[in-house]
Amino acid sequence: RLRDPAPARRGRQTRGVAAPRRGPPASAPRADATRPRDLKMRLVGLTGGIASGKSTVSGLFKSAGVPVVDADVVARKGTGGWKKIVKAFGNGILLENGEIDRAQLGQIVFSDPEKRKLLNRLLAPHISCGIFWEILKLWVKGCLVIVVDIPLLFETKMDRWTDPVVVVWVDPKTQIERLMSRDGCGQEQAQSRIDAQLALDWKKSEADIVIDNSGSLDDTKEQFQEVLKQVSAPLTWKERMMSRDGLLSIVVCTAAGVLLAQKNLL
Ligand SMILES: CC(C)(COP(=O)(O)OP(=O)(O)OC[C@H]1O[C@@H](n2cnc3c(N)ncnc32)[C@H](O)[C@@H]1O)[C@@H](O)C(=O)NCCC(=O)NCCS
Ligand SMILES: Nc1ncnc2c1ncn2[C@@H]1O[C@H](COP(=O)(O)OP(=O)(O)OP(=O)(O)O)[C@@H](O)[C@H]1O
Repeated sequence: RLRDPAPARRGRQTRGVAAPRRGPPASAPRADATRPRDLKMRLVGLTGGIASGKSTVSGLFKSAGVPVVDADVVARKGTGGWKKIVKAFGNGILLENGEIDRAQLGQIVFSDPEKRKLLNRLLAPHISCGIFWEILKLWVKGCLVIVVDIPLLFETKMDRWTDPVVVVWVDPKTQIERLMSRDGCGQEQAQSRIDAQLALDWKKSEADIVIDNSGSLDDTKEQFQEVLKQVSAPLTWKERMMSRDGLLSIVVCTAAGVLLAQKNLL
């Protein structure tokens, strides 16, 4: 494990439901959670362990009309992250179409901790920068609730920028079974991939909201409806201020205040 489990920092969550930190949740999921006229901005961190079901849950957010920013934007063909990978791992890491051969790169970095550290080092600035730009684009559009899907949210310490943090948890047995079945790998290989991350139980203890994806998809969808209510709940003033329209209001009010003050002084 990269880090020993620490005492719960957040520790307020229950299964599928966030702790009520900002008053009661909205009475029903709001399909208009991403419409600009609501004047708000909330960055929801979505994370979990390998094969715990993040993509499944991020798909549910997308279906509900909530924009999702994916950490994978950094390794697309031609980006700075892509160039660094090619420089460090050679042209042999590319597919015919010029994209990174992720299966091959995965094989390399998950079997060699030093190579994984190298990849992390190379990509860290691109990940935060890439995500920042994606968020900025959505912010300019006036999006209110944005989900950032970052597998290594805690490892990269980006959890400090997101609130709430949603952890998709799965029990260890189901996790390894799903991983082996999805990636067609053996138990040892699957376990080494799991061990390359912080323990999922620790992430769970740090979460604001936990989705237990150990059961059926229907069970997960049911929990998701609760989560959608939570993340669409009315925003705090701080969140409102951070929205595009909130900041615009501050700028306009400040400018008006300065003009009035100047007028009074003259
Ligand atoms: C290692 C790569 C090639 C594997 O690609 P692949 O398509 O097979 O898997 P995918 O990207 O869906 O990742 C699967 C899972 O592996 C885990 N994982 C990915 N990168 C890492 C890493 N550097 N260290 C530990 N675990 C990782 C995550 O849980 C992720 O959800 C790919 O994940 C990659 O380029 N990773 C580097 C970028 C990165 O660190 N991404 C996550 C950042 S937040
Ligand atoms: N509730 C569920 N029941 C059965 N299978 C599931 C369930 N949730 C996810 N799966 C399957 O488990 C596998 C892992 O799920 P998913 O790809 O969503 O996880 P992930 O956390 O995004 O994985 P990774 O971190 O490796 O990208 C997939 O094959 C998916 O179809």
